[in-house]
Amino acid sequence: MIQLTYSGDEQQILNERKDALQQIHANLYDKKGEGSEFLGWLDWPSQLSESFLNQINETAETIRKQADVLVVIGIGGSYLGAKAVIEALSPHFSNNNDFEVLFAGHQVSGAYLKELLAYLNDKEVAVNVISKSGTTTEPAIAFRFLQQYMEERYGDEAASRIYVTTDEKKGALLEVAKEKGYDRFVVPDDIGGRYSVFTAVGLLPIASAGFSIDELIAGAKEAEQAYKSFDLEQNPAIRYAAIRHALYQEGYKTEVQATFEPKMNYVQEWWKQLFGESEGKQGKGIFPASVSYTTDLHSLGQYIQDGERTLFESFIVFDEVDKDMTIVEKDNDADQLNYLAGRSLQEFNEKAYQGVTEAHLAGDVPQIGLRMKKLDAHHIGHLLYFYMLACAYSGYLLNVNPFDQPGVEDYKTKIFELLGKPGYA
Ligand SMILES: O=P(O)(O)OC[C@H]1O[C@](O)(CO)[C@@H](O)[C@@H]1O
Repeated sequence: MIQLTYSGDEQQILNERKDALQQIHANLYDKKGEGSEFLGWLDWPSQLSESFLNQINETAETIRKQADVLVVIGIGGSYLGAKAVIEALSPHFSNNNDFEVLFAGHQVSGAYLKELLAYLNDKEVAVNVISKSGTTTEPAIAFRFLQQYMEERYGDEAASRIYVTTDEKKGALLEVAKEKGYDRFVVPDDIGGRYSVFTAVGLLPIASAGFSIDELIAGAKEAEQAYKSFDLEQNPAIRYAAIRHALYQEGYKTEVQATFEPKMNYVQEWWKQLFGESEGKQGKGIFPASVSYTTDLHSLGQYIQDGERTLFESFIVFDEVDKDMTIVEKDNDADQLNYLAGRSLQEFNEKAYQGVTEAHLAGDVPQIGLRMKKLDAHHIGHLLYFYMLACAYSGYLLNVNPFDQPGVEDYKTKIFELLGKPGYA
């Protein structure tokens, strides 16, 4: 369960929005309202069958047997969920012989691809190419290179090392997969990219990395059940959405999500896409930004404390850490740290959290806290579902459709025109 704290008058915020929130709640669970054709994620964790999870786990096992490296090709929602969970659960420093999940197709850097292909040369490789539409340019370009690499290296065997996750019925990637006979996984029609982490999009790479998708889904399911009811005081997903909305209306237009745990940095990136693509439309929306503390206290900290007053902060903190260190006493206190002797680094970060929130609040940066027990697969599953649900409430409070992304097409059209793609004058 997530414990939410807020520095302002939460009761008033909830009272003022009670009717609107109740309507959103009814629309969501009756699957009505704008964008309701993309609500498949809402009860997805509890609908997931054991046989589907087994299928993913078995494929992941095959991949781990046939390869040392899985290259996951995708962009936006087709890579951020997997990247977020894998980074959150992986050790900071891997052993040379650990199975690796690497990513491609999330930009178009020649240096990145060239160095990736060179890196793969002395390793056994499998590829999972992920695109819901099956037509996104960046991953399609990366796959063209990776496919050629795999075919040159493995010949006919390449087909058994390439896994495709895409729409069931349409898209260029589907046609390629059918033609080559690649193993296929489906992105459900009613689940958009940024809400897809609990589908094969996220689960196959996460299971291949060696993490328990059963625990991840158990956490998501727990959140699905816990945050279903319209009990305003007890529902942190609704409360978080309501507080953000109130702050936005007061002129706080940027949310800075903060964490003291560097393993959470890609959860922050995932969160930015989720909220940015869901809310940023029709001239509206909170800009989602992120900081990693205490690192960024020494860079962006000055601005947050003292710059333009349009920011609010939301922290993700954990009660427990699985690895910690205690600062030792030294006879010679030359570095003047003996006052910290006997204290753990987790204790330091707890005090840092308290100190930073007090200082920033005094600098007129409203503070939201989201506290969880610990960082593991179960709690990450819970947290990601929490954010997806909160995002739906938040988008509807702004009167936008939280499930489309019409604005993303504009840059694509411009690029296609410049590159002379057929059909683009
Ligand atoms: O899975 P696809 O269709 O390749 O899309 C990737 C990403 O691109 C976007 O459509 C934006 O262009 C995101 O919404 C999506 O997550």
